[in-house]
Amino acid sequence: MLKILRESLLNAPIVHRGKYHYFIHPISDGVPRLEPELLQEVTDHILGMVSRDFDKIIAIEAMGIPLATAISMKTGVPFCIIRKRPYGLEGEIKLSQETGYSKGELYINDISEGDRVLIVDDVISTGGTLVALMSALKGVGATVTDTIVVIERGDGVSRLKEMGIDVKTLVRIDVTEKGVSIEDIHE
Ligand SMILES: O=P(O)(O)OC[C@H]1O[C@H](OP(=O)(O)OP(=O)(O)O)[C@H](O)[C@@H]1O
Ligand SMILES: Nc1nc2[nH]cnc2c(=O)[nH]1
Repeated sequence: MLKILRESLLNAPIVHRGKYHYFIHPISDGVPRLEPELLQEVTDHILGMVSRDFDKIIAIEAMGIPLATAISMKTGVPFCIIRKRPYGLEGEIKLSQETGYSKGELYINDISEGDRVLIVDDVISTGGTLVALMSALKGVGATVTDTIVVIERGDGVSRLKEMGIDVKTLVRIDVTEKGVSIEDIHE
């Protein structure tokens, strides 16, 4: 169904970051407010799409966090946040994140060999974030049971598919200066 997700995306405002048409949405920005019914709808749908054999949930700061929190509460599985600042803990892994409009560093803590992790995020655009994350997790020896992203735009999903990385998404959108259109939505 994803009725609320569909409606809210079609009404999402657009701002221009350079040439990049950036849509603003509660799931991807926490702006406008994120109504619990939307979070419920999206996380219930995610749980219907993934296998349950994960023992950690991984969220990328910032907007992966509400999704991971809701999934953690529903499943009782803990979640780790990949942060944008270092902690300097033993074993901390640093990786660089490049998206369609920003560059930065990401830091992984408390993921170790043998962990079975569910990766959840709000948006995939170029796929740059997930490409970096996947190689870092492989390096640690963690197993990714599913990678699920709510909103897909751009060629990131097909780029990762070519690399043998399967990313599941709930909705594929197109963004122009006129606004958001829905290309495909998971039923
Ligand atoms: O597919 P990509 O081109 O890598 O873009 C996707 C990334 O962009 C956003 O992160 P960002 O850090 O920009 O925003 P956030 O802190 O609001 O999550 C989003 O949360 C994804 O992590
Ligand atoms: N909210 C939001 N997050 C993004 N992450 C990558 N592209 C976008 C975008 O257009 N909007």
